[in-house]
Amino acid sequence: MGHSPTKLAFLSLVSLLVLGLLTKFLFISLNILLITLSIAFVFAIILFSNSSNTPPGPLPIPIFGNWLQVGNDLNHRVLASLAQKYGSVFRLKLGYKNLVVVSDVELARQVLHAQGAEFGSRPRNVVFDVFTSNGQDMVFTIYGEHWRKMRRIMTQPLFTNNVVHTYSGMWEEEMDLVVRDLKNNSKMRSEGLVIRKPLQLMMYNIMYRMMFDSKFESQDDPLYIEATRLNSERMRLAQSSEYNYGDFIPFLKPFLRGYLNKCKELRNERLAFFNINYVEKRRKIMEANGDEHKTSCAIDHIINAQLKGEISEENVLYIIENINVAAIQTTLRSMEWATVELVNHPTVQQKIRDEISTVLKEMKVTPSNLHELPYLQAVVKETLRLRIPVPLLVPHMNLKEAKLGGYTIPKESKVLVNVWWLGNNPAWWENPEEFRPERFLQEESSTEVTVGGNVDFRLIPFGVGRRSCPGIVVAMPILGMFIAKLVTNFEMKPPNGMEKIDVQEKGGPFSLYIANPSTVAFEPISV
Ligand code: HEM
Repeated sequence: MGHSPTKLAFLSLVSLLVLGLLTKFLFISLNILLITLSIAFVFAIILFSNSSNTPPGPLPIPIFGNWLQVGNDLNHRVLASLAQKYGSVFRLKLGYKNLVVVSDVELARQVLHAQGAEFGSRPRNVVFDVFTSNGQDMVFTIYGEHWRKMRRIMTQPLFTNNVVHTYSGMWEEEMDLVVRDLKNNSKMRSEGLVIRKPLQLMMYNIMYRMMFDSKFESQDDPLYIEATRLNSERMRLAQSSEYNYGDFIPFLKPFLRGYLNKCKELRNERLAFFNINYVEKRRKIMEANGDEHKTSCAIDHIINAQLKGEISEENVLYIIENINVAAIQTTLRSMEWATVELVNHPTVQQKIRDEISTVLKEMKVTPSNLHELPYLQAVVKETLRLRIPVPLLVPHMNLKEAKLGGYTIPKESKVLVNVWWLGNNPAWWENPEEFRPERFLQEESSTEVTVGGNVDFRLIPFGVGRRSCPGIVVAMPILGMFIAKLVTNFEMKPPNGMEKIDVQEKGGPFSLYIANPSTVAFEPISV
């Protein structure tokens, strides 16, 4: 079928006209779209930027904030270098969330002490909501009545000098078992062993004996294997950056369903493990003894508080969960760092030995004579300064809008205090990268590690004030006794063929630990 030239010309003209109109329409629509997007973008930037006098920081983009710029690994060193660029208080937007980072002594004093109540809450996220059943615990609950009650109930059985007095003999027993095992194995003298393993069992036993009057027989004890598996899986799931997208960008949260279900299953399994193996057993013992029952471990006190109606059964389990998270790994990491620094500094080992033998003669180191050993204490402080186990503290949060350093801190901001930088900033410390305990007998002789009173905010490994670590009461003497025990029994060395132990660190959101588990050789000292 053919078309006449007139018809063809007419059709072409119509097509051209339609095409022209369509292009124009598309062009106008595209322009409108571009203009709308630009306006939205400018508005978003104005909205996200410093219109309300929030602390300085990189310019955020809509939806993602600064997340794509700064990435997931916001460890203490990354945050210290951002502080050098943006100042001692700066803000990052992570999706819709505000993160405020504090890196100077005066501002740390404001957050932790002067405005301790305003900044005394904890932020949670989608995963921590699951692991704490929305704040049924103490460590991650907001600042308020529930927190106060939980902290009061935990204090008497766990965080007093009386506790130290009651349990220091048991701590020593557990330390002696490690010494005995190290001495009995001649391989330790040359090949050495991965020190984390026996120390972890020792710390578990110290804490489980304090909590439940119960201990694990060995690293092969099935209950020990299960406890460590559940705790490390909890740590892995909670501290992973895998779930950031659903936490920072609310409309992506539905995609986290699988991850959150895994967390729920683990939480239930873990709480059931504590309940069946420990709490129920203690309840039975308490019931059997009736009025004659002598409270012999922390959980008895806590069950009593529950029986009086002060807290729920669920709260009891969360107290146990908190101690598992807060007490064991922190102290263990400090022990491991201390051991490694001592191996790499044999003269420090010798100085501790000399001090102990001069001051105490034949007597043993105990919590009550530690104050007579300033050099040993300096070693503990130097370990906690250079190798601070919780370099950003546990995150703080302001429930309401607050002021800090002249800036407005939006309500419910996550506030991190970079205590690693406070203890390692070359402007405030002489050669901070050196492990030199002597600094605490020389230029830093008045600096103590404390959580209240006359605090030097450059050295606050346990935080300060309301949310500071109540475990300092037990952690400090345990560390002192542990170091004394090792150096008085062994000369600690790198394994054969090595000059020094690798001190490369790995920093996560909650912890700073030694990247490659250290192998240490132990040469017994003949007395
Ligand atoms: C070297 C060992 C330890 C270090 C470095 C350490 C450090 C810390 C830090 C930095 C905080 C948060 C402070 C803040 O956010 O301002 C904290 C909180 C806490 N620590 Fe420790 N800790 C250690 C050992 C322990 C031990 C042995 C226990 C228990 C026996 C314990 C129980 C707690 C609890 C329950 C909290 C939460 C306090 C609250 O939120 O009110 N810690 N710890």
